[in-house]
Amino acid sequence: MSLLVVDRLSITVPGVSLPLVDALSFALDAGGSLAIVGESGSGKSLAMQALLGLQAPELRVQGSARFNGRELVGVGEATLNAVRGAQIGFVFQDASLSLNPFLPVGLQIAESLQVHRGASRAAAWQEAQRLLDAVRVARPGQRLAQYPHELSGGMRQRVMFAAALACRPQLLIADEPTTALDATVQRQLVDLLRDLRRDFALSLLLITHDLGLVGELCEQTLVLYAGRQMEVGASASLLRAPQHPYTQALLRARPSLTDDVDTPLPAIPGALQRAQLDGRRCRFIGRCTQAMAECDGAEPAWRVAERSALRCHRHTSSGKTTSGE
Ligand SMILES: Nc1ncnc2c1ncn2[C@@H]1O[C@H](COP(=O)(O)OP(=O)(O)OP(=O)(O)O)[C@@H](O)[C@H]1O
Repeated sequence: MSLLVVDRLSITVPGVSLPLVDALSFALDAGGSLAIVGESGSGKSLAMQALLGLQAPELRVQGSARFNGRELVGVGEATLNAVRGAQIGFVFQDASLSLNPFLPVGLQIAESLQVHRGASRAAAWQEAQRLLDAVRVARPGQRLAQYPHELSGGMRQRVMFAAALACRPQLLIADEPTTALDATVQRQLVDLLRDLRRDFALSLLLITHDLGLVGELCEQTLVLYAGRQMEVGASASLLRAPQHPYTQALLRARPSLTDDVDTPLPAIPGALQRAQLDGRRCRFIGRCTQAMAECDGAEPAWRVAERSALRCHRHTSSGKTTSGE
């Protein structure tokens, strides 16, 4: 059964015709996991913020996102507050921006238990200690009273996980949860996240530009380019045999573990031209090594093909058009 159904979610700046996120659609089953990948600026974070009603106030959000059948788009703060933090937990890239520097971390974990579950201060404090233990923070009893600046970056991120999971949410949204950390700590957090999914029976929506994480943590992957979904499929298949030229380019641009530290990070050649987002051609046309004449005539329709669903003229004959875009 679908836990989250996102249908034509679009985010625009009033007065600007090109949406920042353009008709994003996907479904996530209870217990399932989906990674949203794409280059910087593709709209990954904006889309997740909009699901939680946390987008900047000047942005306009349209479409639908139903969580357990309950609409999240265009609803009031009371509805969002009942879901956010309680049924959907979230962790962002930089814990130092999310944690309050003036409050001990124990209070920050306990807070949502008091607000959402009506737990007493003492019970919430005890549960906070159990949660810190669950996210493998050593000496959790002592850590509770510490302030964020007294903890390492990796430890702060674990505190964020503990706070996000306090109310036993069904869904965790994690936006680049390991990006700001060094490789060893990243590895530990990826292992932790995998174990937390199992132990807390979590569905996971992971935003990342790190394709290495995708295969490890998510069964499904959605590829976003300039606000538009280009390909969706099983992660294993997408990583092994990507169909869309953009997914292929993303995979080629993956840094290798054997690269020397001085090797410049690989990138997809070319840059997005805003003029190519007019809906009359494929958005990836200016950077695609496989572009054909048709690609300049119309934006490809969303098609369900053999290995994945995608938006590419090269695959127009191999699948069937769907309205699921
Ligand atoms: N309030 C805003 N007003 C106008 N444009 C915005 C606003 N917020 C974000 N954008 C633009 O929307 C686009 C998508 O931003 P978003 O942060 O979702 O990208 P992203 O894919 O998460 O990239 P990154 O990995 O760098 O965070 C960017 O071009 C960004 O500049």
